[in-house]
Amino acid sequence: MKFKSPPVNSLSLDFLTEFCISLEKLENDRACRGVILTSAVPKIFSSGLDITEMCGKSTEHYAEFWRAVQEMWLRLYSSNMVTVAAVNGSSPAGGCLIALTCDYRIMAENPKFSIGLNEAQLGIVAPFWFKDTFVNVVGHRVAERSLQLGSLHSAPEAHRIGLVDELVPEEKLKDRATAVMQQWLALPDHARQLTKTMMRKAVLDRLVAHREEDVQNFISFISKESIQKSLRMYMEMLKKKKS
Ligand SMILES: CCCC/C=C\CC(=O)SCCNC(=O)CCNC(=O)[C@H](O)C(C)(C)COP(=O)(O)OP(=O)(O)OC[C@H]1O[C@@H](n2cnc3c(N)ncnc32)[C@H](O)[C@@H]1OP(=O)(O)O
Repeated sequence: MKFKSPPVNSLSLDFLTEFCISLEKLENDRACRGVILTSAVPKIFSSGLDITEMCGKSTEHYAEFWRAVQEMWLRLYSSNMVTVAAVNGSSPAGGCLIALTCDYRIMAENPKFSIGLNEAQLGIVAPFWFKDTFVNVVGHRVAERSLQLGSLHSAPEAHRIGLVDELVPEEKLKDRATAVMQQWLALPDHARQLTKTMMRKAVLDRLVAHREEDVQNFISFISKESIQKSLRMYMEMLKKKKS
């Protein structure tokens, strides 16, 4: 599956809705046992949640948007398919979450590409299920330091801390992702799927049990004037950086 929403594959409500529909179709297709996620936009895997969806909108919009973010994560994290992220560009915040949610991550070894949960840099806080997913990949200590600092890690650093499983030259990313997929698909589906469920169930159950509370937390947090101001300033900073 190739993300193609220029300029930066930001995760808008439309993007998330289409992503979930595509995943559901693949999940229901018995002939499909695995999916490789990558980007058709040069140098960017995904720039994370679309900040404009979280700025100056109604409470109803925030609720709908956040449910779509939850739905994307629940579907991908619990997928019966083998999921491989072929990270061919930068991948901050929500983009990093997508990669973390897959079974295996391969990143192009370009030191200019960065990945991480940088929410703290925007003055916002990654919710518990982002944190849980991160901890499950890199361990508690690395996740705590990286989350508190809102670190964006260069590709080599992301590999060193275990955020990505391997680095390959960009031109070899597709072939390597295909080889990894073949390796994972060589196992009997039922054994792999049950093992995946066993490893991920507690974290998935936690969001399912607190889903509505999590939506309300998001709305009350994002609606604060101080948070809205931080997000507006961040967007301005992105625009200024260009000129
Ligand atoms: C309680 C809340 C919990 C929330 C949990 C998760 C939060 C998130 O995911 S928030 C999103 C965090 N994302 C980022 O911090 C990344 C921001 N973007 C960048 O750093 C750069 O844009 C990037 C490195 C991805 C690409 O750099 P460039 O190739 O140089 O592109 P530009 O910076 O010029 O961007 C082009 C264009 O896109 C707009 N943009 C970028 N990112 C986003 C985004 N996440 N949402 C909305 N819009 C985004 C950027 O402003 C530019 O717009 P124009 O100036 O109008 O062209």
